[in-house]
Amino acid sequence: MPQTMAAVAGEASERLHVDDFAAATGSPFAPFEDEVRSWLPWCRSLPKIELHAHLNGSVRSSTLLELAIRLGEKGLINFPEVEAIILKGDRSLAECFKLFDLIHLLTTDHNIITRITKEVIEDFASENVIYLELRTTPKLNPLAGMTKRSYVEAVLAGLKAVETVEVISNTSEIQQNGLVMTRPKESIHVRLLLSIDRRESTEAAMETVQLALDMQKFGIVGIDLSGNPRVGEWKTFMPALKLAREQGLPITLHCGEVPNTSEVQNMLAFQPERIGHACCLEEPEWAALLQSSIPSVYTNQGILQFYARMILGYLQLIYLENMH
Ligand SMILES: CNc1ncnc2c1ncn2[C@@H]1O[C@H](COP(=O)(O)O)[C@@H](O)[C@H]1O
Repeated sequence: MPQTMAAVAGEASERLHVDDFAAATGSPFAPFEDEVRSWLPWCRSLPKIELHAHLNGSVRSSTLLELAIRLGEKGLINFPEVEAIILKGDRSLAECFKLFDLIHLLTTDHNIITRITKEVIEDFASENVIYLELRTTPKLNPLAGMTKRSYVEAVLAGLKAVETVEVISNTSEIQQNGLVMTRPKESIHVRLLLSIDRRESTEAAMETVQLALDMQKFGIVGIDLSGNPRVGEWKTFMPALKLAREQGLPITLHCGEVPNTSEVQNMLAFQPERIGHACCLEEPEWAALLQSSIPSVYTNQGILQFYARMILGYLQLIYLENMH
């Protein structure tokens, strides 16, 4: 029996989803390249909702290469080695986290954070994403005079710097009108979440939640727990997540990205507003998830995210049309 794309996607659960399937040559998706390529114009034209984008995980390769060339010229990195890592198409989960560390070396100052934010939003808008939840981990970099707060301010400056579309990011709009989805043409709704990295201590996680609370008025709408799923323990982040919950900040958790039954159980019991990934859940945890009201965003199994985005995009379109 021929392998279906869904089966291939399942087998590829330890691999990062690639936006451009053409780039997946050599991956399990390669046999379907022509089929997928033929769908792309249609997929691009659909209005879409992106609920799971990481800022530094969405940087243009061309920007990364440009930044790497600069560091290479200063003798701070070996450019050919870094270039090969950036351009590699199909990555294991471990390789993804090595890449993130590398990206973080390249995106260290305020201007670069502002630039990548602007570019990421413009890129999503160019693919007709009309609602984007963008998350990022506030970072300290004393060498660049960067505090967690100034990092977030640089991200907010990126929202203002967007040129190709109108960015709608005022949270009061949601509070006043419920789920407001009216939008001028050529615009994108952007909501920002602050991420706690699983490498962080309880104190650092608390600091991120406090920052999110302080910056709610500037458009921060929630807290995300992400980072290498093989690092860190649930109990480390609990105090910060509880604080966020007590203060009414919505929470999304990366959950079950690798097998870890006790953590998945703890996360589901916490009843976050959303979970992401959920690709390594045992039957009882699946049953618990399905019985709960927690919406899930599947991202490790790229194909599921692909379908989910399309379906949501359709619903969104119908909703928009009915509003007018
Ligand atoms: C592959 N699946 C994933 N699982 C878990 N965490 C992920 C992730 N993809 C990205 N991140 C998290 O997002 C950071 C990069 O964006 P920011 O620096 O925050 O903007 C990564 O360092 C990691 O902590």
